[in-house]
Amino acid sequence: MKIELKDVVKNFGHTNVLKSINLTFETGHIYGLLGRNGAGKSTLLNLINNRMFVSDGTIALDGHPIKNNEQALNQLFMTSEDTLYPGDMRVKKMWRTTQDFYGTFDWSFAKRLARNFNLDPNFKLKKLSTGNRSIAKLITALGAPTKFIFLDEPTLGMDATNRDIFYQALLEKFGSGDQSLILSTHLIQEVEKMIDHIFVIDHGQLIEDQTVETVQSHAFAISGSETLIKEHIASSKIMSVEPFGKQYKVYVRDYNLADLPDSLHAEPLDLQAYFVKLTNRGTF
Ligand SMILES: Nc1ncnc2c1ncn2[C@@H]1O[C@H](COP(=O)(O)OP(=O)(O)OP(=O)(O)O)[C@@H](O)[C@H]1O
Repeated sequence: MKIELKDVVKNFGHTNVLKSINLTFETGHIYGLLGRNGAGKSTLLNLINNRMFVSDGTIALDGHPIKNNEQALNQLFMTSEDTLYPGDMRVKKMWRTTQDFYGTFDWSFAKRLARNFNLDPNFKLKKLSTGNRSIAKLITALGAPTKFIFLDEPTLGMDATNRDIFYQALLEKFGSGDQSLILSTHLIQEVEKMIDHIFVIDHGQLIEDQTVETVQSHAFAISGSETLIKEHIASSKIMSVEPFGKQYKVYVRDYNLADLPDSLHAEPLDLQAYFVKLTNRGTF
């Protein structure tokens, strides 16, 4: 099963927020949707989940447009900071409502997770702390039977221990099988080992669509003299430049390490460093 976005544009009045986005989500993956504040990530997720409508372009599940398509929407579950549930609703009622809407719900997984998080499902949402409300919504999402689960900044207010429990639960749920998780987060270091593919949105444009493995094996900090760097590193591969003592350090992407001359030194970049350099370009 796959979700395909073709030339998706979103404008709010005269402001263009998403510019011709083309991407595909397939089942069986954990995707990271990354981007700086205001880049357009939530807007993209809201469009896919029928919470907003595109200004142009199409979003389809296995070729069938998603807009107001109940069958397609039954395969998508999204949770975000916006609470669509009333404050008076108890956590277990939220699970029951999910079951009523989607047909089934993984009660045993949800109950086990609630115990791990020390969350009482009898509590009303409005009585929960910010972190525990995030946890309640997450458990609801992870219990949903849909093929695609979208989590927009899911760890809001959650402490480090609870985030750890959450990441373990994600691995258990999505480590195998044919569900897909689309995780929009700023905590890149924490999810780096979990996600297998990244999409990076920058100022409303998709600027990266790669497996994490490909990104990591082709992103480096290369240091050496300005002359040697200019001679050996194509400017199209350079994301950012920093003076480094009397030398220069350039951050490169899509670089084949076999092309590196002995006179230059390369260190691999982790995903967060890569993201920061990619979205905060320097000049050379
Ligand atoms: N309903 C709306 N009306 C007008 N502008 C909006 C609306 N929703 C979002 N925007 C604008 O669209 C842009 C993208 O916002 P969006 O929330 O999608 O970014 P984001 O990548 O999720 O950011 P963050 O990481 O800070 O949550 C922002 O400039 C925002 O102000």
